[in-house]
Amino acid sequence: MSAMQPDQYNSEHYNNYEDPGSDEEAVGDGRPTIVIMGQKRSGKTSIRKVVFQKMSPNETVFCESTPRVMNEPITGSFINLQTIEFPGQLDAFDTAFNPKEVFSTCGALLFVIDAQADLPEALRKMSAAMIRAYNINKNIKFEVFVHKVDGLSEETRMATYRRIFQKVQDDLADHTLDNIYITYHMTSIYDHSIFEAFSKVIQKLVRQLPALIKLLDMFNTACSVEKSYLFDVSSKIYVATDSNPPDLSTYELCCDMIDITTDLTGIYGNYRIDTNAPPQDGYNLESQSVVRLKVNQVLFMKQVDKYLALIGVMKKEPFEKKGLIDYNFQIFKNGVTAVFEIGRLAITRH
Ligand SMILES: Nc1nc2c(ncn2[C@@H]2O[C@H](COP(=O)(O)OP(=O)(O)OP(=O)(O)O)[C@@H](O)[C@H]2O)c(=O)[nH]1
Repeated sequence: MSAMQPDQYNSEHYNNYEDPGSDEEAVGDGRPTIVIMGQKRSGKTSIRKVVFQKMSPNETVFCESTPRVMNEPITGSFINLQTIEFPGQLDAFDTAFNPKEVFSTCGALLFVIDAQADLPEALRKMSAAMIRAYNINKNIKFEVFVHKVDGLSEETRMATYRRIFQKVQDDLADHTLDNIYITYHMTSIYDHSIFEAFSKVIQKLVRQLPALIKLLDMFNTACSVEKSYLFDVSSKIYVATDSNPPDLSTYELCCDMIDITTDLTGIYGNYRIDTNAPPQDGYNLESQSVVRLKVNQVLFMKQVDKYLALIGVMKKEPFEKKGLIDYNFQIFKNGVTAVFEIGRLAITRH
């Protein structure tokens, strides 16, 4: 373990990075946009509600079919973007919806495919939509959620994925567009996969990602941390993780820790971290939680700002050097603040 140099995190190193809100992909009110498309009942509304509105997955069975285009900014969260959901029965390229404007300002096009339903019609529409969107804006990130995989065996999941991948590649090749890069995610609202997939979609829209990864790597090295994540606490989306290989079980542990902390805070604390209320007795911006695992590991969570928290996993022995960890964390926090220019928040709470 070692101490980091404060000037390692000088904002001058990172001033090439812009806030996502001032991204050139930003629209209207300045937020990057994710357009969500897919067949009727494929799960679009459920995904939005589970990830951004804390709806329990079981409650989504009562979601009514969406009758119109839903344009929703994400609030009470670090993530400053909006989602536009096109219900399955509507054609997003109908001139009435001004597709040129929608797709020229779209950061990511997210297509939800119900892996438990009939695929051919859904795939035909998806390829057609991707081609049309690409012709409007070549910078769109194309993301496919192969959704509702909870009901499928591992073998069926892989077979479904291969079928989807092959069909889309063939369709794109027919239009000599096989250079379009598409990312596929296996998702379900009944486990953490939906949060992980959404995290990866959002990370592609965060310009500061390389700087954040570097900050996390430096913090890990200085404190002997094995894996660390920068989480948007209210949505459980991780804005960045270090450059070590991703590990789903660690990510799930982190999500559980957020659930426990926010639940306890909601019940016993005066301060809810997803509101604009000033910090009070129960929970504040200096709050932290620590879980000592059965194995020789410690899981810790430290608040970076009103919305962001650092969660890390490390061995028990180096965790005893609290002074050094606190020192390095403060420098890390300053670095993140510099990257996002959120210093004002930190000042007002003193
Ligand atoms: N098994 C399973 N069911 C899901 C999942 N996600 C959504 N559902 C169910 O799928 C059904 C349809 O979900 P919606 O979110 O309403 O679908 P939608 O795509 O918004 O539908 P439209 O508004 O008609 O376009 C609901 O009963 C959900 O509970 C999932 O991951 N697994």
